[in-house]
Amino acid sequence: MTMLDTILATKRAEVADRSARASIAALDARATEQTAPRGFRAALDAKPGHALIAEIKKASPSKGLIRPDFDPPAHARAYQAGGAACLSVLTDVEYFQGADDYLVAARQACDLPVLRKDFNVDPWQVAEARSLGADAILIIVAALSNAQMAEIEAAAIERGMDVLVEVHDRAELDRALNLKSRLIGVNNRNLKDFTVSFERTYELVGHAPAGCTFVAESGLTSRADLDAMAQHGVRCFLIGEALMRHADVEAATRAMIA
Ligand SMILES: O=C(O)c1ccccc1NCC(=O)[C@H](O)[C@H](O)COP(=O)(O)O
Repeated sequence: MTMLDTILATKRAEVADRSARASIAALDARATEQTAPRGFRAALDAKPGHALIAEIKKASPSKGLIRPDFDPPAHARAYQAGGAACLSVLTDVEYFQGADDYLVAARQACDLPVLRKDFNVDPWQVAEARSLGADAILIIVAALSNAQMAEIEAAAIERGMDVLVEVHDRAELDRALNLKSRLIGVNNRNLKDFTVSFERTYELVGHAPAGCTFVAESGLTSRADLDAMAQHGVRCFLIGEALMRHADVEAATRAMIA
C-alpha cells in the first residue's frame, strides 16, 4: 500500500463519519454566511510574472514537522504582503497536522483566494470546503475514477468554486482534460514514494492545451528553480515547505517571485 492509498483510506473513513453528522443541505446553509468565492484561477491569470500559490503547511508525511511556530493568519498576511496570488491551506489532520480552522483563520486574515488542500474522495467534502469559505478545491487524478472526478468537479462548479486538477504523468493529464476545469497542476512529487522530479512538469507542459492555466507543484526551493521552469514556459507555482521554513515568510516570498 502506498502513502497515497493509506491517506485515501483514512479520508474515506473520516468522510463517512463527518457526513453522518452534517448534511450537504446543512453545509450549504452554513456557506451562505461566507463571502462569495474569490476567483482563484482569475487571480493567477491576473498576476504578471511569476504567479504564486503560497501554501500554509505545518507538517507533511515526507518531512515531518516543518514549522514549529505555526501561525496561519500571520503566514497568510505575510504571503499576501510578499506578493502571492493565492493561498493553499492544508486541512488534513492525520498526515499534515492541518485543520479546518487554519483555513478559516487564514482566509479571514487576507484578501487572497484560498485553496482547501485536502484529499477529496466525495462531493460532500466540496460542500464542507465552501462552508469553511474555501474558494477552490483539489482533485488528485491518481486518487479518483473519471466518474468520481466529474461528480466532485460538478459540486465545485455548482458552488462557484475553482478546481485545481493535479496530475503526475501523461495518462493522468489526458484524464484531467476530460474535465471542464482548465486549471492543471503537475505535482513534481510522486505521492507513492515522495521522490521529486521537475522533469514531470517539463514533460507535461507541452501537452497542456492553449488557454490552460498550468501550475508546477512541489519541491521548488529557489528563485533559480522558478526561472528554470519559466524557460519551459511555466509561470504559476505552488510552493509550501521552502517558504514555511523561513523565519521571515514575507521576505522569502518576495525573494522567490520578485
Ligand atoms: O508533501 C508531502 O509530503 C505530501 C505527501 C503525500 C501527499 C501529498 C503531499 N504534499 C501535498 C502537496 O501537494 C504539497 O504540499 C505542495 O505541492 C507543496 O509542496 P512543497 O513546496 O514541496 O512543500
